[in-house]
Amino acid sequence: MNNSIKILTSEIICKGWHTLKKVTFEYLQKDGTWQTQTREVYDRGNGAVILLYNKDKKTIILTRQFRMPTYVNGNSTGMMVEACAGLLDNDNPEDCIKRETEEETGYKISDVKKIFEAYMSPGSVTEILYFFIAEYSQDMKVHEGGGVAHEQENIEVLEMDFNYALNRIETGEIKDAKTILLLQYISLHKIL
Ligand SMILES: Nc1nc2c(ncn2[C@@H]2O[C@H](COP(=O)(O)OP(=O)(O)O[C@H]3O[C@H](CO)[C@@H](O)[C@H](O)[C@@H]3O)[C@@H](O)[C@H]2O)c(=O)[nH]1
Ligand SMILES: [Mg+2]
Repeated sequence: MNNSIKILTSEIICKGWHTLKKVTFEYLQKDGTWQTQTREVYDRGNGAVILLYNKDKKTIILTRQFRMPTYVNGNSTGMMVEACAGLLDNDNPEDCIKRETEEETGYKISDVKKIFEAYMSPGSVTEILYFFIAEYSQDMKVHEGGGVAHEQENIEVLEMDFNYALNRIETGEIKDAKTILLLQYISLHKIL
């Protein structure tokens, strides 16, 4: 609750796959006067993301998939290397990330560790993202992964040397914020 904010109206301006709203509100300024402002707010739900790592091999599991919003903004192939992630739908973050891990990577995991949560684009997108890490091993592989066919996900699963992946941030080949945060967390905490 913020007593300096009074929401006046919240109007849906586009209801497509997700919802774009226009929120009009009053904002109490330092001089005591109220100023009316309007902000567009894109609500696509919340999400969860995970970095799978293997201590013996010093490897991690990433995915590669086409992301249209990047294609229309300078990513010439539209392909993105990302940690496995998904939208919560009606699940809690932990159940969501276990389900997404199995769907997208083919690994069935039971122990995950939540490390933090973050708003990914707070000026325009409501989404909060829950971050997890988990160890993986070959015996947890139950299928090839790739995502759900009817959702047209076409996800490629990559097993990558951790130091190689860290270096891909510097070269610009890994450009996804959630993935960069996770790789840096593993490095900072000397997990691999
Ligand atoms: N038809 C259609 N499908 C869509 C649309 N927008 C998204 N989808 C599809 O809906 C599915 C959602 O898959 P998830 O695995 O649940 O989500 P995600 O897209 O991987 O989300 C993750 O990455 C996002 C981008 O970094 C994150 O924003 C999100 O929190 C999460 O981490 C994907 O197949 C995606 O292509 C749309 O406008 N139309
Ligand atoms: Mg996904």
